[in-house]
Amino acid sequence: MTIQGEQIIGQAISKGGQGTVYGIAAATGEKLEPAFGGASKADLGRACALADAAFDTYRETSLEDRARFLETIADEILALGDELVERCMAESGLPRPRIEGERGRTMGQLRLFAGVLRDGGYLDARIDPAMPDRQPLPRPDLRLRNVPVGPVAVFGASNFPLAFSVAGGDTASALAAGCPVVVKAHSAHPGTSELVGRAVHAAVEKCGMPEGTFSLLFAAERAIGEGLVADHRIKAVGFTGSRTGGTALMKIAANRPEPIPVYAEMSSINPVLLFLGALKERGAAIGKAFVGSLTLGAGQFCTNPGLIIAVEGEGLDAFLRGAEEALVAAPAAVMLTPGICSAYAKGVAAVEGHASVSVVAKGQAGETLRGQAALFRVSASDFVKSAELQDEMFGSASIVVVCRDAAEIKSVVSALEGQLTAAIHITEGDHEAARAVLPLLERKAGRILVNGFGTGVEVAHAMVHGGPYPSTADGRSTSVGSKAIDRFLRPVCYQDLPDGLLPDALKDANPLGLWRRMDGKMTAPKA
Ligand SMILES: NC(=O)C1=CN([C@@H]2O[C@H](COP(=O)(O)OP(=O)(O)OC[C@H]3O[C@@H](n4cnc5c(N)ncnc54)[C@H](O)[C@@H]3O)[C@@H](O)[C@H]2O)C=CC1
Ligand SMILES: O=C(O)CCC(=O)C(=O)O
Repeated sequence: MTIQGEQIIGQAISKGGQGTVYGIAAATGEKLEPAFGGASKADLGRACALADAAFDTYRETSLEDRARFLETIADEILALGDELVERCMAESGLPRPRIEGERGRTMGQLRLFAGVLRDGGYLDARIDPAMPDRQPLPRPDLRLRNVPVGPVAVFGASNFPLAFSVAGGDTASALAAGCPVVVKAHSAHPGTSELVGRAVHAAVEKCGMPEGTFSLLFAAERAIGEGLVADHRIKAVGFTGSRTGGTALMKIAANRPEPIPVYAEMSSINPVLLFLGALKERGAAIGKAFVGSLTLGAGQFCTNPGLIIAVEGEGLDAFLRGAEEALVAAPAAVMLTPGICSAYAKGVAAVEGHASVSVVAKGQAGETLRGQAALFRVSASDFVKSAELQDEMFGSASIVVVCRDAAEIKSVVSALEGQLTAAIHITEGDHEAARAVLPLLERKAGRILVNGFGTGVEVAHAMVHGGPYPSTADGRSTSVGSKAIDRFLRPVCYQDLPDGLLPDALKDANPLGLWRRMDGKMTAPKA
């Protein structure tokens, strides 16, 4: 398959005529051919109209047909072969094993949602049978199932060109829910986006899904992304990116005549608390492992450990020595885009220039377009006075907050904004101290982990990749794992509908063979 620079609007694949977008080789800054045509407002309107027109047909496709559709997308992505891997490496600067791994994860996510559909539990079918003789009033027959919200807009992420982009977790969960998807490609990887978009398009055709189930737009101007969120036919938004971008889209969505939810994953610095027993037992080893997580993917993970919190003493000194030793050997790493690289350098310079901050160590300096790792330290009392030190430095940089005692640890955690993850490093002897901060961590983060770091999110049923603002726009949700489908569903209650008018999920005969909550009790389908 050759990259043509073309957008996909329903069945039509053609070049947009509103400006151009070029892919950029992350390592060199060179333009990559071809030019991608930007969408016009008319293109945007057509994609949204087709998505709206497709909605009622697409959402009524059977669970099995939608599951096969998702699996076909995964097969079509794999069939793109090395062309996808090479283009993605060039555009992102990420190495082959990472891109191949991310491709596997993307296919795995699509297959996970195929399983979710076959299971049917996401429909949350509930039946409270009528009680005509109840006193003082009879109860009507009440039945509930989840239905999809409508067409969904997805903004591809720069830092996960496959797993959080065109056919990434947002798209997979929305399509699984029964929502048509309009993707706004990230200009950091247009070639990758087109290839994956063509794979989804091929799957739409092979599986006989309605035109408008999927569209992919490139945008040479902000107005297209803004217009997508503002379009009345769009009913929810999935986004991964900056806090500025995410909150701008949240405002647009909230100011619509019909406001809609924006599921934006934005900034997080992922605090790591080091307890005394763990520091004493293995301070240097934790320091080394921390640098491994910090520098993974040039630090361009929203789960990157950007804040270490610990009580001063020999254990913390050992941690700092271990981290310093590993960090000074860390090579400068190619970053995703020139813009992200310069934003990182600016963020690091601001922290380095902060009056209360000192440098612990820096990684190796590199050529242009490469990020240099860095570790800073600050006292707890200065940290809580300096909200700006909580700004995400999107790259391999972190700050150690040095506390005098456990009470200061609590005051630092209390001062934190919402986070995707919080990690604690402990031994058995630290359990009591850890128990004392766990309720506070639950208030701050969507995932709490022990003796590890948050990078490398498992795609699973019990995963939460979300958290209170500003880590996400809505801390009641996750963008990774099977629960991500909930973002694109809403419950409908059917009162006193005759069996013939009920959806299959709620018919007396249970033709879908679902587990259902009958009068409050989970009930197995009859064999
Ligand atoms: N925490 C995280 O997960 C991530 C954070 N970032 C942060 O964001 C910075 C920029 O990276 P990007 O990926 O380009 O994020 P971004 O937020 O600038 O852009 C993400 C997407 O949203 C669109 N967008 C942004 N603002 C918009 C607006 N006002 N109206 C319409 N569309 C808009 C962009 O065109 C792009 O498609 C990074 O330097 C980093 O600081 C980036 C990626 C992930
Ligand atoms: O660590 C991961 O696997 C996911 C991280 C993520 O969602 C992000 O960096 O945007």
